[in-house]
Amino acid sequence: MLICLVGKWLPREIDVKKLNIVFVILIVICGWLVFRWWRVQRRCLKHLAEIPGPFALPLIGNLAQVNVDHDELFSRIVGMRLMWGTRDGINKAWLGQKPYVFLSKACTVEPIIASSRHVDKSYDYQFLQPWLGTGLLTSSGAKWRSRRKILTPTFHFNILEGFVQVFGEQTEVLVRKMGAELGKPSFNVFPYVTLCTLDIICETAMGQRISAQSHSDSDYVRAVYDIGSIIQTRQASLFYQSNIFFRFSSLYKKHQQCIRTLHDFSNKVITERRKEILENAEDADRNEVTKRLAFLDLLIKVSENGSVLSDTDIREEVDTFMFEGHDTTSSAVCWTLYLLGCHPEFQHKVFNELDSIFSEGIYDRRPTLRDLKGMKYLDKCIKEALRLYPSVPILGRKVSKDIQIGKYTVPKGTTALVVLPVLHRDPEVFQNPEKYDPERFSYENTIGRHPYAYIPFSAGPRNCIGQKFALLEEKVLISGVLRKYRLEATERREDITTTAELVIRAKNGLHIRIHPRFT
Ligand code: HEM
Repeated sequence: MLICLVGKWLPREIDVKKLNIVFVILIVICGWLVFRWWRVQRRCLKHLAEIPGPFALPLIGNLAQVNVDHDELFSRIVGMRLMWGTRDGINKAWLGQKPYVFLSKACTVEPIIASSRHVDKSYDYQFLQPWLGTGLLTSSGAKWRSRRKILTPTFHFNILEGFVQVFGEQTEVLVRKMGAELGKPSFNVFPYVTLCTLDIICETAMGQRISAQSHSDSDYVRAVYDIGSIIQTRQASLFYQSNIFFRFSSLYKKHQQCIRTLHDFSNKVITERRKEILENAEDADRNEVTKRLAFLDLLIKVSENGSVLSDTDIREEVDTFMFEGHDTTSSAVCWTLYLLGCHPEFQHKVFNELDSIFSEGIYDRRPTLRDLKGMKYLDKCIKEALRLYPSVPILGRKVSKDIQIGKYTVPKGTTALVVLPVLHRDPEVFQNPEKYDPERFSYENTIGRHPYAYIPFSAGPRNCIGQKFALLEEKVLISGVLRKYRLEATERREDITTTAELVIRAKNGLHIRIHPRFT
């Protein structure tokens, strides 16, 4: 009928019979495509149905169960394994039409994280893109591969050695600032440490001092804080995830303002630094000796005047370091300080280690790389804190091809989430998993442990490029605090509500009391 009607309006010379044949062929092709799509869907659904998980409603899936506050959502994700099967280390849930699998055992995590095929990040990372563009953390495919190759040498140990001085300088400020809390019953350690790690990352990434510890109300510092909070809100709220709704919300205006402040700052620093390098081209060698290099300088160097990396590419990477390199370290430092405050027996062991390292010289001097290498017990305390409270609690990957995980097939298109706090508490690997016990990381106790049972810095091709930097920084900060103060936790662990935002946090802060070690 429709064909006849259309035919009436067509020029005479077009043959309606031929048109009919074309329409029939089109309908057959469409039907075949739909059938194929349906067959794939049916196969995917069949595979997904075998994976244990909560009952999902048609269309909305488990949306009603996950549309809750960050801390509640985190508890539910962690609790899912207990509710829906601890044995296999794999569970499933549906966010609307999108299937998610949660992986929480070394043998289920390895096939995804070790693979060079499933390296693309999941959908949730897109909210970082307005700020970070497609820098190392958020990029995929060929772009990620080429960037990773370019950036790896900038984290060489010799370069990190130059940053130890910055860590030491900023730790002195931190220790001085914390002194204001002496004699007080308790304080939240998070804001102090976060401003310190922000100072450190700004100076090491961009070569810029922002003195966040002294001027926490600067536009840039505020923008870093605000954008983090907006991104978290978007990740957790279905309403804000939609670009259309987000654009019409009041949050959007603030979001755009933050992005402008952050990008203006990085652009200005890059332009000025490039100009400086050009102007000093003749005595560049002399400059390198006298001026400490930042990651930015190294990126400008490898950029080959824009042919390898444009200014926008450089900004993406510098912003990525700013984002990935301060909150993560701050969280790790705070949890270690807090846990040592809960366990005076381990804290005293760290005191003894520090006393033996610094007794030869002035106790207040800045640590050298050699001193840091000698802090073996502190190293175990940090690792154990990262086991219980991994700074990045969830890793997301797009499954780009059907993959066999244990006895289950996870179909292409699923989002795989590795839940680190659950992985790190597997009782088959870590007996009495809730207990804070640094000895789990003694040489003898790590022999034979599955390499994917403990991965706070992720593992495989997309592991953390900054992990050596982070561990050195943590040691400088924690040893700096513990050389001056004795810590006492003023809250029990059982009373702390943990929440997973961009990093793992205590919902109401981590409260400790400090006492002078020497009077
Ligand atoms: C205790 C501190 C840190 C922890 C626990 C940590 C953890 C992680 C984890 C788990 C990933 C993988 C993320 C994912 O798969 O989604 C990652 C990636 C990354 N981290 Fe870190 N990180 C820390 C500090 C740092 C620092 C200080 C820097 C930079 C100076 C940094 C830069 C990066 C970058 C650029 C990536 C992306 C790597 C890629 O995809 O190739 N991180 N980090």
